[in-house]
Amino acid sequence: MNEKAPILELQDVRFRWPGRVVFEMSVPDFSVAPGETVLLLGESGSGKSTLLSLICGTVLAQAGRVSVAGTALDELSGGKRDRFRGEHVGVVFQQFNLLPFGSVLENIRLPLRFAPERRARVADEAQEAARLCNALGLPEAVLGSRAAALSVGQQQRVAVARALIGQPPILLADEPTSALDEESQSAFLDLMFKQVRASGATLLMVSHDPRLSTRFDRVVRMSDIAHVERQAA
Ligand SMILES: Nc1ncnc2c1ncn2[C@@H]1O[C@H](COP(=O)(O)OP(=O)(O)OP(=O)(O)O)[C@@H](O)[C@H]1O
Repeated sequence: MNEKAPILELQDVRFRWPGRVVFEMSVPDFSVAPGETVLLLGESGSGKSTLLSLICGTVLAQAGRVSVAGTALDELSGGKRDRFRGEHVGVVFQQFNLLPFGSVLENIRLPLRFAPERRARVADEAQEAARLCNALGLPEAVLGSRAAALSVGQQQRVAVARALIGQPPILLADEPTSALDEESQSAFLDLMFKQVRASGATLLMVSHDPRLSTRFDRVVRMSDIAHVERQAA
């Protein structure tokens, strides 16, 4: 960790999913420095995606503090939190969350619609979408295709291009290479890291695959930062 103030910080956080099987997670102290690349490892069900949801502000902790770029998320209203996320965080969801009937170009441009500062960093949206496609190994010709018409591996690349457009300072990625074979996984990570390093973004990536560790500044295991309890409700 360097000396700069953390860009992501969780302190004394407690979060509980309600349901048939209650899942409760506590995170006493976890932070990420600006520009750091961190791999978050953990077995299935250990709460990795839940932790990313807390950092996104799509769910709120019942106790403790989640700060992103110096802002405590619980101090923002729901609408402000959504706009704040749009400006500061690019997210690659595990299920991609693409608009299936939208074109690839529409999908990649989508976050800019709700984030004026991010939009201001892009001179020409179509040109930047094409550049990202190229950089991520997608043929430019797919820009006009419906997202649902693409292969799963291609959709994953579109999801990453959408997260990167407008250079958000934070990139959260939930298993972004799960749909790729080992060879394309490696090439794809090379490209993603190149983009992240070029923009100076902070990357927090979730995986269950320890073989990816060497690429990151720091590797964190869920069991090192979080205590999890599961019980029948
Ligand atoms: N939307 C939800 N509603 C209720 N409970 C949920 C929800 N999402 C996750 N959970 C609970 O949280 C637990 C942890 O899930 P989470 O997806 O965070 O783990 P994970 O480490 O990301 O797993 P995986 O590697 O399989 O994606 C689940 O077992 C489930 O009980």
